[in-house]
Amino acid sequence: MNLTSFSFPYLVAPLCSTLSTTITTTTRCKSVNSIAIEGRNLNFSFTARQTKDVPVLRDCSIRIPSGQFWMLLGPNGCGKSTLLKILAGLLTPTSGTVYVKEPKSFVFQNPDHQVVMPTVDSDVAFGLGKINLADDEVRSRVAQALHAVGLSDYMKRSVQTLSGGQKQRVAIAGALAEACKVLLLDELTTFLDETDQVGVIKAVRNCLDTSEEVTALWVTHRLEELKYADGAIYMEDGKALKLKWHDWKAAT
Ligand SMILES: Nc1ncnc2c1ncn2[C@@H]1O[C@H](COP(=O)(O)OP(=O)(O)OP(=O)(O)O)[C@@H](O)[C@H]1O
Repeated sequence: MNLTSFSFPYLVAPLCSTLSTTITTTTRCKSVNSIAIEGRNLNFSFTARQTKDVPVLRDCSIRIPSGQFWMLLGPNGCGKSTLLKILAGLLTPTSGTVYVKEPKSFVFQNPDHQVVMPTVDSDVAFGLGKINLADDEVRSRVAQALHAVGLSDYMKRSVQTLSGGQKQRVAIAGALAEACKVLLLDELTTFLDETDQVGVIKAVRNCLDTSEEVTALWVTHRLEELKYADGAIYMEDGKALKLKWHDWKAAT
């Protein structure tokens, strides 16, 4: 199976209908009016000096509607992180085309790699330094972004005192403050305890529920996280597969 000709409601609809009993948000399954992320026929190999090239993506195609929260799942080593890095522009595909709405932001797995400034508000404001904004506008953006990720009360906290999940949420707030349209999130819950895992994924869900503008793609191994998503892509051996919801259990 390949996704080059798939229509996205095919994947969205089964998830929304099947999971409707566990969905608590009110704005799920927003109308689909544009595409935020698209990769077409992507191929990618890591080149190794002494050994043969390692092919990772093989004619991989995905398409994600604007304003939705999608998950990318699949076995270890199938190419999820590589695909995410290509979408982020951190790696260049050997062939194929990529479209991702701008601005976009990549959030890394390790929470300690996310934060660079001493306090929460200064870290969220950090990326705004490159834009010429009035102080009031900076304060307002930082406050709104921290509100979206549920950290309004942490504005003056030292980042050293935050949990891993709180650091991830600060990183997401930084992206939101920069009016980021696409969040590319690479296994954010891997190093987190259960409370932090739920805190981060709910923060992302809340960001999308409160803004029509933001689209998120979340790489994960955790099937239980699917209940927060509007749609999902399953990868295997460098390809994105087209699955109906009832095929998921067999595949994952
Ligand atoms: N820098 C690299 N050099 C060579 N091979 C690499 C490199 N990075 C990743 N790979 C290989 O590419 C393949 C895909 O890796 P990738 O990290 O994209 O998979 P993944 O699906 O995200 O895996 P996981 O779920 O374990 O994080 C793996 O076989 C991996 O060993």
